[in-house]
Amino acid sequence: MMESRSQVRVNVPASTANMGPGFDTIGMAFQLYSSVEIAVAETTAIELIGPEMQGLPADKSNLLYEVAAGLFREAGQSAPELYIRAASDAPLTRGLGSSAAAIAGALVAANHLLGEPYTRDELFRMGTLLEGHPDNIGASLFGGVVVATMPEEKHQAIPYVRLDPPDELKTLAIIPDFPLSTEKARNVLPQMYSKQDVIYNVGHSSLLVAALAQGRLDLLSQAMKDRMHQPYRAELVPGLSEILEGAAESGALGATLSGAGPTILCFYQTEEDLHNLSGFIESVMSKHGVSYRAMQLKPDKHGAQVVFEER
Ligand SMILES: Nc1ncnc2c1ncn2[C@@H]1O[C@H](COP(=O)(O)OP(=O)(O)OP(=O)(O)O)[C@@H](O)[C@H]1O
Ligand SMILES: N[C@@H](CCO)C(=O)O
Repeated sequence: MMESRSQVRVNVPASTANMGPGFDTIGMAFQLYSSVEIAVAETTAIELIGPEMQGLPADKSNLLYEVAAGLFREAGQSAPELYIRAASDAPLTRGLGSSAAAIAGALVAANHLLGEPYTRDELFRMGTLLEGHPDNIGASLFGGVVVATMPEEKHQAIPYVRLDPPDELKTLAIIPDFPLSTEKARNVLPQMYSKQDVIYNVGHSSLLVAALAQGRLDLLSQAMKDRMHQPYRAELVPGLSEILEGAAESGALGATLSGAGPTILCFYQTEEDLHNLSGFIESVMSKHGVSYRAMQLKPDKHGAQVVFEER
């Protein structure tokens, strides 16, 4: 059995990325969690709990092991044998940042076992290099809304600003019953964009950040419009175009594809809006024959948290 030199458990929030125009730049964390428990052991063993984790490898090719062992090596130690136990309330490959949550959780847990040699900002840089973009990783590590971009050089810190999301912002997540890998959803994007589309997205993304910072929920519907990825990803997500076009009329403050999809988010304020939106979503999705589940989500403001440790 495992040698219990030390162990730690970390809870990590799921997240959305882009929020429309802020492609690879804006992330927001939700009160929907995955957990990872890691202990140094004599032999590596990986326990994956619950239906969301089915099909993931339970050996050293598991993302959690690779990331945690990588941090040990980065800290100058040999790759350890690890006992890992992982569970997730958030679905995988649905656009709710599961890979970023896994990376963030493994980094925070391994860093804790190592005696905290790295700051959260340093873990953010490492996680971003692993994930390729900082949006979901930032939200999972810090909670709230994180606006970030890639640094010029790999060794540089990730430039970011964290905002508290407006308290009144509620989210209806429509999670289709099919997976869509980020890789597939990135492959449909064009290599080049027109000047008009670039100006359009810079304007909307800037407006969105300012609106979130000042709690201007009245601006979200306009500010969340995008020409960079959603129009191209619509072919992969039945119903997306209609929901983006019609959600505001049914009470949404704004609507967006979550990350690389296929989850679609509608932001709202009142129970009446939720009721109207739910009916609208059901009519669109049933027209397309897409089965889905709907979840009401609240923003997480804390990010990845160590919830248990034993030394
Ligand atoms: N807890 C976990 N343990 C190991 N691997 C995981 C875990 N969570 C996610 N992954 C890996 O990440 C993959 C999903 O990543 P992907 O980027 O395609 O989707 P996502 O992160 O859920 O969505 P998005 O990036 O669009 O928000 C899974 O197929 C799996 O390989
Ligand atoms: N910003 C990323 C999020 C998915 O990891 C994308 O939309 O492709």
